[in-house]
Amino acid sequence: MATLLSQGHTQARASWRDYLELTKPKVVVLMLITSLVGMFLATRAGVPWTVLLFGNLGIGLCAGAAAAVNHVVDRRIDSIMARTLKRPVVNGRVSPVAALSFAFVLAVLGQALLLAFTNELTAWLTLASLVGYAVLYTGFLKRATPQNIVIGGLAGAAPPLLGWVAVTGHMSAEPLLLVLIIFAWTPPHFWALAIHRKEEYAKADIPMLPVTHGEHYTKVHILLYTLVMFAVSLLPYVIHMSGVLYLACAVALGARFLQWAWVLYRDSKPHAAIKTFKYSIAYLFLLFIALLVDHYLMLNL
Ligand code: HEM
Ligand SMILES: CC(C)=CCC/C(C)=C/CC/C(C)=C/COP(=O)(O)OP(=O)(O)O
Repeated sequence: MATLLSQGHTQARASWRDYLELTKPKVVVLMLITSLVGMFLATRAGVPWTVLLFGNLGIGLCAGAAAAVNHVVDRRIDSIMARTLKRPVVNGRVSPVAALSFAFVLAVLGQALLLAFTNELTAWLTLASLVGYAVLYTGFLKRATPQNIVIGGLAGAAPPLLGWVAVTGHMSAEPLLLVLIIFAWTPPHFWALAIHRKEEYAKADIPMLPVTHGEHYTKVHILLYTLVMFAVSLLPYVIHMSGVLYLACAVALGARFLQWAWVLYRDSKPHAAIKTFKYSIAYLFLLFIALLVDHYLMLNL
């Protein structure tokens, strides 16, 4: 039934909420916070308001476009998993053609804004992230290998670099460090959820790590990636990009993440997997806020 509906049998008229859902708005908002911080950290002077507004809008529209393509390409898988069963393309409220047209409009608008208000490098890097997530991860990696999210994670980790380059016009070590933090954060973020939803991924025949290698193996890797993430998160202080306030926050937030990864590994609390996943989101948000606050404190010292 779900497949029938997704092939164009519209169940009810789509509302703007269905189109908003296609863009994975909560994920994109957190990405925009990281790109915003990338922008602010790129300069000691103020960020031009045009770059702040239209740069982030451009990045957000392109990320939303990639998410909408994901909804179309994954509609069969999404119809099998309880978590994604009610998505607008699965339940037929938005047809695949309408969703793809929507994605196309968002991507063109986003690229136009980036070209008009930032620079060519930002537009190219954002396009590469869009293709990386919508085509490489969604079209191939997700179904091909349990390392899917490690490789595909690069696209989602890009926003701080996009923000930085939007301001400066060139790449440098500092934003790549921010990308590296998110890159190392992605496996614990996602595999914790994948443990919680293991049966659903198995039912949909998606080779996520807990399905192919078991829960224990996944928990060991969550712990290892969290350790790497913890170490990488200290580097902004080590290279004098951030100060003591950031260091204190990175240590405290990272220690808590390690604690969750340990609890998950030892299975010592109920619902540890979903709680670790939820904490991962709070962690990334707070870490980037710490980077920002620290940046302005250092400037005013
Ligand atoms: C390849 C990389 C990534 C994968 C595979 C992934 C996977 C997921 C999945 C499957 C969910 C859905 C959870 C649910 O609906 O219950 C989710 C939620 C979320 N992800 Fe990620 N994620 C990735 C990267 C990122 C990045 C880079 C960010 C932000 C910088 C992010 C932020 C979020 C947020 C905020 C949520 C919660 C959304 C909500 O509550 O609706 N994710 N992630
Ligand atoms: C231009 C730019 C910055 C692009 C980034 C695009 C983007 C929105 C990446 C999101 C990462 C994410 C939520 C992956 C989960 O996909 P999934 O298919 O495994 O999860 P699902 O089952 O919830 O659909």
